[in-house]
Amino acid sequence: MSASAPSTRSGTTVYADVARAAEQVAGLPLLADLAVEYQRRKLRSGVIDFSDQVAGALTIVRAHPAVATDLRARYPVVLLDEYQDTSVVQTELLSAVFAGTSVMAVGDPHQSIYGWRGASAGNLGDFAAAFAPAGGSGRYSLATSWRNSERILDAANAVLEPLAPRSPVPVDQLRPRPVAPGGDVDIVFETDLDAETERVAGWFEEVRAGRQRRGLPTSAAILLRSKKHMVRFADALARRGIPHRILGLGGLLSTPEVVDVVSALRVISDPSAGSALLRLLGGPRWSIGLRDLRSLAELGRRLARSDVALQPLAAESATEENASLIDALDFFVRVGPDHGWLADFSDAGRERLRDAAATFAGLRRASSMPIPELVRLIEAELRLDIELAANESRGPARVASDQLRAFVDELQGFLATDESGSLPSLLAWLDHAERQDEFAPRTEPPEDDVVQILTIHGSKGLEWDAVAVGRVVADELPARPRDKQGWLGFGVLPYAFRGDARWLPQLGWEAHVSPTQQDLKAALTRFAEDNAERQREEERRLAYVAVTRARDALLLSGSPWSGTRNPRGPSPFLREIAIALGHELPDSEPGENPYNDRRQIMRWPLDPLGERRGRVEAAATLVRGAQQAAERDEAERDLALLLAEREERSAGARRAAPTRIPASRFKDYAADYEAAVEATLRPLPERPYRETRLGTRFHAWVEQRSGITARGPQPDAPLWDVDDPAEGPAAGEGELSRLQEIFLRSEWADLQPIEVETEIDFADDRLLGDGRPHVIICKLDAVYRRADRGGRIEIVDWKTGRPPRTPAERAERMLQLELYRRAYSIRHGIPESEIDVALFYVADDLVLRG
Ligand SMILES: Nc1ncnc2c1ncn2[C@@H]1O[C@H](COP(=O)(O)OP(=O)(O)OP(=O)(O)O)[C@@H](O)[C@H]1O
Repeated sequence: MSASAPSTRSGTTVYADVARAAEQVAGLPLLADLAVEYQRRKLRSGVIDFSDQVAGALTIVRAHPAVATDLRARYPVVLLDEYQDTSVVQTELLSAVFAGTSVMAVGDPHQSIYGWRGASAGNLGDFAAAFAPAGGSGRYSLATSWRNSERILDAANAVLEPLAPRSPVPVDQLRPRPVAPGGDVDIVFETDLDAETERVAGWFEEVRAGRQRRGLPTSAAILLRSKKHMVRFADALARRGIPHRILGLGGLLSTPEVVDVVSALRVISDPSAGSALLRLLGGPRWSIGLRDLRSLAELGRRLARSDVALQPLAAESATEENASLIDALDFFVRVGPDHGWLADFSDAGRERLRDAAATFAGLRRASSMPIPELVRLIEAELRLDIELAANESRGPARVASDQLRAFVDELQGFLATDESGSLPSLLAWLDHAERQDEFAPRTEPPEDDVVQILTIHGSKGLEWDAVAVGRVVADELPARPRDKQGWLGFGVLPYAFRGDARWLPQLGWEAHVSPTQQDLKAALTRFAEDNAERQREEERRLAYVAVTRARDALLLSGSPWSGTRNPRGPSPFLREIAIALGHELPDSEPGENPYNDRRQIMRWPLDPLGERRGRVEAAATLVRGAQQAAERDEAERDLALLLAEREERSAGARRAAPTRIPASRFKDYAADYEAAVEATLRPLPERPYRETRLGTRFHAWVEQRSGITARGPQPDAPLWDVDDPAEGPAAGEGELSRLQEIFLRSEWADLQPIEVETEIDFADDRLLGDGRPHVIICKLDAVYRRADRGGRIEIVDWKTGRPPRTPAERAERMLQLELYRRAYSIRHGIPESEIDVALFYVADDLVLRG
């Protein structure tokens, strides 16, 4: 294709639009050369990207018919799901292999939400031609919704209506299943984002309570068009103590504690990560003020102008470009506090910066640790664990630490697939994921009584009992069309070269279509409008996907003020649904921007306690009083142990068993001390995703059933500690319900525990005989007071793995329970002889008693 440049003859005025378009297209030859070079480089380095995989497979299948023959023999019947999301080249590959065999494609053109990256619902209309070229294909309609209650379907159909005439294949309106429940659809439009998130959290509280009264658990989700406000919704749930989880790295990476951890990782790994360092220095841990930060920057410049002996560098090699805040901070550990170059700092600032410098130096020494361990160390050093446990506005400790735990799970997922597992590769992946992750469908199953927070794109194919779709406001859902230029944007492949060209907007740029500049200008305007319309339709389909995720209860929420300069009115989708359901239309009159005033009273660095200061200080006074009253001996001993552990950690070396040992690991140290220490120093590759594990899900279910909240984790408990990492396969729904059935037949089914998932630690100097004091961490699954046994205490541990096979194994497992017995006895002053212990191997319906 060639586009001749507009005439530059004097006397001819080139329309601005036309000139701009020509300028963009003029870059294409250069970009084409770059693409060829990119291809060459990939070949030379022996790497391929995702599109190469599909294109390469197609090349192979076409060149070697035996490959297709083999695949057809192996898969005589094929089902292609989510067919509206396949790209043209994927369809070509699939039809090259399977055309003419038994193939069924299932898809819904109204759920096509990946058009912007080449997926094409148009494929649906061409299915028969691609897979049954000789004829003999049929079409079936799936118009009964077995998922949604009636009102929800009404809402879905209202959003869908304008799309129906333009569908590439005819689709019937969704019908409710026979005897479908009515269901609930609520619409709220609040004054601002804070009120909106509060209202959404309140709605979940009500829905959950209502269902609980009927004996039903509630799977739930908040779906958002973008990840921007996820944390605000999460915070509102936390304030009410509602368990929740942000799915996907994109959202997690904006959670404050995760940002802190990632900033620390950057500071450790990259000497130029000055802005990450600034965040941490200006944050609650060190609260360095502006003046001292300025002095730090000046110190960095001074160091850049000096050699290692702090003598001025020759003028030509002295460059301030390399000035680094991190080098400046390191200077604090190199020199004494009285060094002349530190004279500009305030006394308090100098002290805190020395502390920060020592902390980061320690972390850097520890940077060769496995990354999850390093994260744990950072969490302790920044005192995030304590903050999360103590900050009442984040909800109970357990809920508050959820996001950090979910983040560590994501890291484990990456580390399981990355060969090097190095810090720089992890950070590069995080940068990439932050941009990409928003759109990938999530694989986590819905969890009972947890509100998952995710993007609408991520919700594809999933369903929950209760769903709130947040931010249903103009310019958010639907998002404003991002790109009206189409292939006239810089670096975009002209549509004519794309496989899906015939379903994309056409630009009549050729001379025979648009002979005059006037014609071309009109064509450009039409093209821009077509591109915008295409995106608006996709937003509508996105809204449809969101609404149809709800089984029973649906809430649509919005508010005009969320920090933008101009208010945003209710989304057209919100209005259409309100009209269809006979709801009152939300009041679209925005009040005053409530965030205007708040902007003026910000001071930096922020008071980390903010509005909570009074309450926290009062609580601190109470704690201090209680500490003084407590037995001095004990307090001091615990403190000494913790300090000893901290010292060891910062020395970066651990030759002996750690001070704190989980009861479940105690047997390893008792059996082979050296080997267990060695294993701590060189941990094996990590276990797979935590949340999908059967054991975790079963424990959560039992806990939820008991109706009492767990007392863990303690502030300093490791976030991802599991009782028995080698235990349990990945969770399938079937396996989980089998375990639940067995539990419901067990002697504990009808008993009410007095404690669940509780952590008790006790200290002992002689347990391991290594001459060192140890704290044993005991995580008790459940404690009962057995009325049927004369009121004796019984501690039970639920096991989802296999039971012990040999007497030695049995003794090992019982040792853990002996430690629990001891812990409980010390904590509650009940003699050990009055406490029973039991292991329940649920899958085998086997009870072992100690
Ligand atoms: N014939 C049926 N009888 C009862 N329940 C059914 C039936 N078919 C499907 N369901 C239930 O209806 C719900 C939706 O089914 P499914 O997820 O297969 O739909 P889908 O068409 O893939 O949905 P979507 O594409 O919107 O994600 C599920 O809970 C499923 O168990």
